[in-house]
Amino acid sequence: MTDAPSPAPGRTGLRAERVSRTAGGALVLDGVTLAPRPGALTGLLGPNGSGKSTLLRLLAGVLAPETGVVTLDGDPLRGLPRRELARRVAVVGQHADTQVGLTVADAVRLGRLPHRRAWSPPTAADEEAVRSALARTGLSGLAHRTWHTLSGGERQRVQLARALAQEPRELLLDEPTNHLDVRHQLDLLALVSGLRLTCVMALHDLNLAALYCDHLVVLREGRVAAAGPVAEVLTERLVADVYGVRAAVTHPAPDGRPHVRYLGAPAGRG
Ligand SMILES: Nc1ncnc2c1ncn2[C@@H]1O[C@H](COP(=O)(O)OP(=O)(O)OP(=O)(O)O)[C@@H](O)[C@H]1O
Repeated sequence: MTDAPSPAPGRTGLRAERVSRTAGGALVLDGVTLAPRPGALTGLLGPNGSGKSTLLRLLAGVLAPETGVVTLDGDPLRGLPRRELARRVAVVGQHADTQVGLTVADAVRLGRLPHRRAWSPPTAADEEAVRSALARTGLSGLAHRTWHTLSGGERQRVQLARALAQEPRELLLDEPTNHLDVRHQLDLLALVSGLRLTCVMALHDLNLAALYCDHLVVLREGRVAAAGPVAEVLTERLVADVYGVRAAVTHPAPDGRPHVRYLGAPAGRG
């Protein structure tokens, strides 16, 4: 939650510049620019359907923008070899992938694939990355369990462990606290915010975003409604305008970060 270091020259990281994308014949992202600060945690907020997942998929190179460009250190993603992209950018999705027959340790080992040479066995460095990822996500005790025996929250943590084992510089997370109990939500967000990676995380909980993110980008109907430091973005006006919800935003001690109390009654739009 401290200020991130300045990027090394030429290492601008991942950026989306004026990207647009249609889905099902409708424009779902409309000229969005997102330049996450290297080493910091950027929270991506916005109502259901505002385009958060679509933007994350563009940043991950899973979808291509129809106009605009996504770049990694200045190079357009579409020109980068998949393997190079996979070494740099890890994704924790909203829905855990099906990894039915695998143990937890094997599922986390998948994160090492972009680093391994074809047909060669895992190196000591690979195994250390897996061990460390399991430990940091509190999964060491479940390493030999099979995927299909895990709870939803445990699966979500395996997803994060796989992403950490990948040792990326950029980490994209789509509602990673889904399925997690409150303790595990806090643990996950503390872990992610302490990684010092460039993280972009879609999140619905405004108070958790306020506690853990360095910057916020708020989408509304496929456009950026607000972007900047948390305290500047998360205001009563913003909550009313973007979500149509009346709220009181205070800045309690000890850290003065915004706290949103929903007042329930829908606000009039406009
Ligand atoms: N394949 C598709 N076909 C039609 N519409 C789509 C498709 N994919 C996404 N959309 C639409 O694009 C819009 C943006 O979707 P997206 O999943 O990016 O939103 P989101 O902000 O992540 O939403 P949520 O908070 O509900 O997860 C939504 O209206 C969605 O219905």
